[in-house]
Amino acid sequence: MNAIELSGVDKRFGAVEALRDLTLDVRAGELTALLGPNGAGKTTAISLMLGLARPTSGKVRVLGGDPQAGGVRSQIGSMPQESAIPQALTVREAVTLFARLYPEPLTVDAALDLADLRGVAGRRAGALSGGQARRLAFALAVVGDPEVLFLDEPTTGMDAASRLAFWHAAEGLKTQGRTILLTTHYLEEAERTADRVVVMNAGSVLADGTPESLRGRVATGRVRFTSDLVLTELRALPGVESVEVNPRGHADLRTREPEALVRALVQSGTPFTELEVTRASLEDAFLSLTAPVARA
Ligand SMILES: Nc1ncnc2c1ncn2[C@@H]1O[C@H](COP(=O)(O)OP(=O)(O)OP(=O)(O)O)[C@@H](O)[C@H]1O
Repeated sequence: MNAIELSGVDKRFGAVEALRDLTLDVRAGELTALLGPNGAGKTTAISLMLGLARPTSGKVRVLGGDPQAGGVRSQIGSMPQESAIPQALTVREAVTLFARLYPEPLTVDAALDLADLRGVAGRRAGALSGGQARRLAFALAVVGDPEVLFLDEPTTGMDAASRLAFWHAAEGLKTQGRTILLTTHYLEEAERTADRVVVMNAGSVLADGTPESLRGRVATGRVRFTSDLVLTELRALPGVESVEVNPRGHADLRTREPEALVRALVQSGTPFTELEVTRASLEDAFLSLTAPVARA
């Protein structure tokens, strides 16, 4: 079942075409990461899903309805990139205020705990550190106990411990069956947490799949070692896509089959040293997917 459906969506701002024929489904109960370079259209797409703006053309459905309808809005929580929290309110007052906007909210203490904010509940929003302010934005997003949660670059400004606590909380919400749509520029976070990754560029979807399947679309491994093998011998190893070799015999090979390559190397009996095998990351896949279009 899909929690969110965008079909054939265009969004123009004057001469700027922020979204072009964007078709995108977000499955219920999954954590989907929406990735893309700056200006790809991620925030614009989310603002349509939140009902904050209307598409120029095309259809946007959230939980089967119009995101601007009250019944749908009460089931949505959002952590925007920049939230306009009244600076004079304390953390507890802000969370209490947001809880009143929802029909069946969590208790204020439960939301403070999820965002690890108990220790600063009495502090004014204006006096929070950058990372604490992000955590307050998270508490405001979850206090309504929403079915669908939008997290726009949630961990920007958080320190390592806050990030860890944040992902623990987000995974807990997913385990409860919530749908989470996330944008991030930290690709290792998406790789670790997302069930599905959607890569956008220039207003449309460029690639869509599990982190594993996207990694599989680029040469999936790098094998480095030092030996007496010459270029033609290195190229003949299994699955080799590119070879760089320096005068001291240190070879750097990209291959789709790193295991088969290492096996063949060992079986050949050629002495080698300094063996190093690394897998392509989601970041490698992302850069390879977005680079040609970004340069166009
Ligand atoms: N209100 C607006 N008026 C004019 N242009 C806009 C407006 N909002 C967004 N745009 C343009 O639409 C395009 C998509 O912007 P958007 O903010 O959705 O990208 P993004 O993928 O979220 O980028 P980032 O990673 O930098 O947050 C950009 O070219 C941006 O300048």
